[in-house]
Amino acid sequence: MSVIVLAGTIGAGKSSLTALLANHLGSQAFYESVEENEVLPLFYQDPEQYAFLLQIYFLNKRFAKIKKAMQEDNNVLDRSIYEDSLLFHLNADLGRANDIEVRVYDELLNNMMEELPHAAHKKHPDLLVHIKVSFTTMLKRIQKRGRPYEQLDYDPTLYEYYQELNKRYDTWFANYNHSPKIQIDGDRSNFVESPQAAQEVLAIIDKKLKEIRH
Ligand SMILES: Nc1ncnc2c1ncn2[C@@H]1O[C@H](COP(=O)(O)OP(=O)(O)OP(=O)(O)O)[C@@H](O)[C@H]1O
Ligand SMILES: Nc1nc(=O)c2ncn([C@H]3C[C@H](O)[C@@H](CO)O3)c2[nH]1
Repeated sequence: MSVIVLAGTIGAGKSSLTALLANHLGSQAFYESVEENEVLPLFYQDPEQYAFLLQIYFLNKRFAKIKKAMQEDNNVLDRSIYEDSLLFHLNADLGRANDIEVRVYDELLNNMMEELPHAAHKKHPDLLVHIKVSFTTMLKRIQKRGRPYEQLDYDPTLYEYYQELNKRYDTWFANYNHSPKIQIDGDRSNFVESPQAAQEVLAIIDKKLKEIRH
């Protein structure tokens, strides 16, 4: 019985692999709050105004899902809480959050993380699966999925935002040490359209889970 968390940049394939993996393991999938997220479109319209509010929104939703997923102890989570901080600090570095907002957010996140062992059975997931994609693939997938406010023709400055985010993910994954981790090549493996690729990815994850349990 394990809690597995999917990580990766925007459009990397986290939701797709979450569904596949939860189905394979017979466990429950916990998706990121996107469709019902009333702040997300506002953020893309006016990031300076809404970066902080969006972050609080995600933190609140994510924490509620983690508590539930970790209590049940056999679940798959679409995106980790550790990536929220990466996204927020990128926005702060772009001048979309001031120093006070950064301090309040960092302290709130730390405070909430300290509560996890009480609120749930464990503090960290059993395995983090990072889907690594190149910047070119990231752009293609964002276009393929087609959320209007994420498109480059909606806001051309998103090009630099996505490029920097994709770059920061490499360092983030290299430094991640809260649990065992594994990387999937999302450029080469089309686990969405190819059943064979899906089986291969699932076999890699199964093997890693076996390793962890022994
Ligand atoms: N390995 C893949 N091969 C081909 N297409 C893929 C692959 N992974 C995802 N896709 C497609 O790319 C798009 C984005 O995938 P998905 O929604 O799973 O990404 P995500 O990481 O959950 O994104 P976000 O963080 O923005 O919610 C979808 O249209 C999906 O079908
Ligand atoms: N700014 C910001 N901070 C977050 O913690 C965060 N988490 C997700 N997202 C955005 C990325 C996709 O558009 C969409 C779906 O992942 O939501 C975030 N944006």
